[in-house]
Amino acid sequence: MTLGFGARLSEVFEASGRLCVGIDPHPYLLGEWDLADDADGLREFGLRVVEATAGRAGIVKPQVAFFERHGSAGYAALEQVLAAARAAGLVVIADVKRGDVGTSVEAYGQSWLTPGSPLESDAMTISAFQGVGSIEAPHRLALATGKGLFVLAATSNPEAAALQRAVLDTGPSAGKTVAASIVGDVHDWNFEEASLGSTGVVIGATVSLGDYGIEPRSLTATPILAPGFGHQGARVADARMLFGEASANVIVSASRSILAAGPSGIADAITAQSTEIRGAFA
Ligand SMILES: O=C(O)c1cc(=O)[nH]c(=O)n1[C@@H]1O[C@H](COP(=O)(O)O)[C@@H](O)[C@H]1O
Repeated sequence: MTLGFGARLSEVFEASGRLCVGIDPHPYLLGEWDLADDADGLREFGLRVVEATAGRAGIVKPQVAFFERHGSAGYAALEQVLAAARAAGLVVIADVKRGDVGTSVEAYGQSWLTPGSPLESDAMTISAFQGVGSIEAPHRLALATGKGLFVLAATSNPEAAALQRAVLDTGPSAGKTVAASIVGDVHDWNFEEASLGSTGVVIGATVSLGDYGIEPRSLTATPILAPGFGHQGARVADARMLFGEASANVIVSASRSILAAGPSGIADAITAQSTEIRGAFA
């Protein structure tokens, strides 16, 4: 039987910790790394981050937008980075933030989650702002293939608050915020799995759960991808307080604050960040 994504994630937490190293090849970082802002530069950058992460952390999250800037050559580079990361045994979360309805979103799911597909990853970020029911097809595919989804719920960017804290006035989640209703629907999916669920949510470490009406106990079966640490201001030391009884499920995601260490310093930066996280979650 295929191991569910949540069960695999629990094993990775145990063996390698909860740090997720973001692979975000910003043009300015490529310059600092002495690499060109072209497909070859991105490939080299991604492969070096994978090499530095293997053995020091368990999860990477390539930001697909930077690869997409270079069209098909960028995608070819991304395919190599994804394959190298998976071959190194890392959990790969493709940060694609896709979302649509029906057969369109089903095709997005197939692109990133089908075993053997060129862009195969272990999980993808996805938007359910067209309704959580709209992502049912990728959800079914993920469960069947041992893959995962991370559904945007309370994102780290400040301009999202007005929309994601808005209160629903219709449907079974009436009275809840948009973010809390997504968290609740995902919880219902995960509750049916024996282990940690395979559908995660994205909750920025820059937000306060209470402001979004999200109860930590509604997250106890759900992996939480938490970006916002480092460059966006959230502190690892505060993470346990932020997520309360759901802390055990938190993936601490950081990109620029680690990548800024450059090619010669990144391995030490990953080790230092992992050590800080282990201390903060002990
Ligand atoms: O889904 C994400 O990873 C994500 C969600 C969110 O709410 N906020 C957020 O910053 N992200 C991503 O996380 C990464 C954050 O990068 P740093 O701020 O450099 O650590 C970027 O790739 C963002 O696109």
